[in-house]
Amino acid sequence: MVIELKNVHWKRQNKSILKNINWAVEEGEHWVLLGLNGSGKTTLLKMINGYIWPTTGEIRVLGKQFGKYPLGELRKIIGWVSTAMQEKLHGEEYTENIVLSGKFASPKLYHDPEQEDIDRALSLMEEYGLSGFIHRPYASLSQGEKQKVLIVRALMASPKLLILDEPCTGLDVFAREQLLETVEQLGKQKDAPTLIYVTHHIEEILPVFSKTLMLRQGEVFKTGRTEELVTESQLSDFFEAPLPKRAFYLSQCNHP
Ligand SMILES: Nc1ncnc2c1ncn2[C@@H]1O[C@H](COP(=O)(O)OP(=O)(O)OP(=O)(O)O)[C@@H](O)[C@H]1O
Repeated sequence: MVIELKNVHWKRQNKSILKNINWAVEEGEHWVLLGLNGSGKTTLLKMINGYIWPTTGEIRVLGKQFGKYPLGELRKIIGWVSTAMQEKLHGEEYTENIVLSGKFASPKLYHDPEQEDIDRALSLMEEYGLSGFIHRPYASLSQGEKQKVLIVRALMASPKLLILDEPCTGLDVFAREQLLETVEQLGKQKDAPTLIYVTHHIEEILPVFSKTLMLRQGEVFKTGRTEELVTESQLSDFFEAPLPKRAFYLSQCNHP
């Protein structure tokens, strides 16, 4: 089991932010975490990464029960890619150094890397079409290119679980398609980490995400197979509004 949450609640200021969350992610699955703004997605991710603890309930990630295993060790095998991370990195660093820094979970390279790490970074950059950015300062890349670098950077640590937290935010339609292609390429690989793709855009749900968790107002609305949940009627129930035809059409392009 990669993620196991049992009856998880999280309360702040007398308000229940997460309510009775039950979620099981098995090895070999890739999931979408779908929810509107304020539904509790970030709170759930923070919990999975051990930055906050359930008020009640149990949580195990990668087989480790929280409270019985050093969180620092656990975080080393969990990748978390978000646009917020871009601000923490040193933009003047060369792109290949940003990728290399992923091995050490640091915002820049603080010491000389081993040759095998350099080789791995360059080979990952080549595999994901980033070789053209070698010796380019990270800050000079476009938003979409930066996001792609962040995904490859996360792979440097060989994570077992990789969270892609709204990675297409701020991307134009072409950059978004390119980034989604990268995600699809990664998800299809045999030794890929378990992917959790967080979004509120249904048209970003790629075929590689066979499972979906729908989170609404801090509660699990439904979990299950994506093809059964990403339907017009389920989505309208979930959003409590008829789905705009265009959004549904686009989502069906991925799940014909
Ligand atoms: N520390 C806190 N104290 C009080 N309320 C909080 C706290 N953290 C989050 N919340 C509230 O919990 C709700 C869920 O927030 P969260 O950031 O998890 O939502 P989200 O689904 O990630 O939203 P978005 O898509 O907009 O990022 C929000 O109403 C938020 O204001």
